[in-house]
Amino acid sequence: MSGTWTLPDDLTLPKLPDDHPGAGAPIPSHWSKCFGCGDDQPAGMAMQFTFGEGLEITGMLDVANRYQGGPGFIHGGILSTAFDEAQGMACMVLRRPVVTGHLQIDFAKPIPLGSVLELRARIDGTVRRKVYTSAEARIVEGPFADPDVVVATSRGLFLTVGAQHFDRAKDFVDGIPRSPHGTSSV
Ligand SMILES: CCCCC/C=C\C/C=C\C/C=C\C/C=C\CCCC(=O)SCCNC(=O)CCNC(=O)[C@H](O)C(C)(C)COP(=O)(O)OP(=O)(O)OC[C@H]1O[C@@H](n2cnc3c(N)ncnc32)[C@H](O)[C@@H]1OP(=O)(O)O
Repeated sequence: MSGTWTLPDDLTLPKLPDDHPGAGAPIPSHWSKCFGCGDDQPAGMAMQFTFGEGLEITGMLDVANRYQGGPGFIHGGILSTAFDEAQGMACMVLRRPVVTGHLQIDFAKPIPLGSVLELRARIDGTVRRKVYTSAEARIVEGPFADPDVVVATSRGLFLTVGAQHFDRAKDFVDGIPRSPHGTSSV
């Protein structure tokens, strides 16, 4: 990582829940309409997640043609979304909703379309409502596949929130059909 990121001294590590299903168990989508992981989101990324050892989780992303930025390569915003989703999913063990407060990505290597990306993400520790997370991505299938090469890294601060955080937008989950830009219901 080349970015600046300092973990606080008073971090505590959360305890795994007693009923944690163990490494390899699938992690359900946190919301069916989520762009990152929802199965009721046709335009979404359909990322799949499994629990790992301890506080780590693994996410998989197929780099589809529609995720293109520069010719033949993934768009940086899509990769950022994948990290956001993976690091958010790593917070699942807290059993409380979280939202992203801050996310920073290092794009270390170009990632071609057709890659299968593996993202490993974890909680590094918590301070009050703040959840410090990190993740790395590797290409595990596709033209540039090499499981020993980290192609991008991410650090992120998530905040636990109450259900009321989402209540304000609950009427908009299917968009606003009369959006002046005609896009919000898609
Ligand atoms: C997508 C929704 C997920 C819904 C899930 C529901 C249940 C599922 C359960 C678990 C989740 C599982 C998976 C999630 C998967 C994917 C996640 C995608 C997540 C997203 O994609 S989500 C969209 C983008 N996200 C937002 O839309 C947030 C907009 N934003 C706000 O809503 C507020 O901004 C908020 C709530 C972040 C904070 O507001 P607030 O009023 O609650 O807290 P406050 O400001 O008092 O800060 C308290 C302490 O955090 C420090 N702090 C705050 N922000 C900081 C920053 N940026 N940098 C450094 N420190 C920061 C302060 O310095 C203070 O620190 P200290 O305690 O030391 O004083």
